[in-house]
Amino acid sequence: MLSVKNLTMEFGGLKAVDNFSLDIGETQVIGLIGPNGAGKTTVFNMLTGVYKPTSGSLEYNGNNIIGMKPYEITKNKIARTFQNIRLFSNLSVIDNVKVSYGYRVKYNILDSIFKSGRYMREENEIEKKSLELLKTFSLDDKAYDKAKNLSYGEQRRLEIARALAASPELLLLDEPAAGMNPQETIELTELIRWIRKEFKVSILLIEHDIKLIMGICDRIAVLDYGKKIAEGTPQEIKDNPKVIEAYLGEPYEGNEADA
Ligand SMILES: Nc1ncnc2c1ncn2[C@@H]1O[C@H](COP(=O)(O)OP(=O)(O)OP(=O)(O)O)[C@@H](O)[C@H]1O
Repeated sequence: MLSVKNLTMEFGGLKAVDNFSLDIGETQVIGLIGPNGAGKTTVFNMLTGVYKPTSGSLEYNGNNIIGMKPYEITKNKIARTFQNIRLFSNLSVIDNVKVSYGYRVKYNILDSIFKSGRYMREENEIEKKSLELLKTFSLDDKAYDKAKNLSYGEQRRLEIARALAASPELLLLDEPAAGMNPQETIELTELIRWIRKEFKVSILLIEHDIKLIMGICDRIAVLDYGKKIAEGTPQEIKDNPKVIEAYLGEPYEGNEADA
């Protein structure tokens, strides 16, 4: 589905990402981990058209996506969330989701100005679908509250719901557990498992919460100073001496099953 080859991003003299390669297949959950500043978010920014790579190739379902604008990438069914939540905080919860469905509407500007039958039908349909989606994220009772009035955990859930409204095949989650308490993190872990099953998406996940990553990923890629230093199953990663040295600090003793 996604094939990343020798991706490099230079800022001035700094190689933020250096010859990074990764393949993601259908409905896989892949973790991207590494110390602060290792280049993880820069990888996301290249995958989503925010940055144009200095070199390397990026193919999605066999098509080159380098040079595409972020909205074109979203139309190509890659959606993301951000490390720092980026909701429209003064819009209602449901409007945040409806904006994302907007990528797929068929009515044109005249339909919307004159509120044609087609416009009204599509609007009603989007409202219905948005409410259904919010229900699955237990946010339907807050649909008409302003997004900024949600709790932190709820805002993170809303960001994921909004990304899913764009109907992605590949979902990129940038530190979804950041700032969550342990209970919220457990619920998030379940939510990600459920999303994969229910929406049949592949997920690329940046996360510092090692327990979450180990418990949920099929494979994990480890970045250090922009270079991929390891890739493998959670078990392989936790036993890899390079990873232990660069990132984990000490061997991870947790049990995958209890994440
Ligand atoms: N737009 C930019 N201009 C210059 N340098 C940048 C830019 N974006 C990122 N960098 C640098 O690239 C390196 C990788 O940053 P990046 O944010 O991708 O790391 P990260 O692994 O996501 O870190 P964190 O875990 O802290 O979010 C850092 O040294 C960062 O300062």
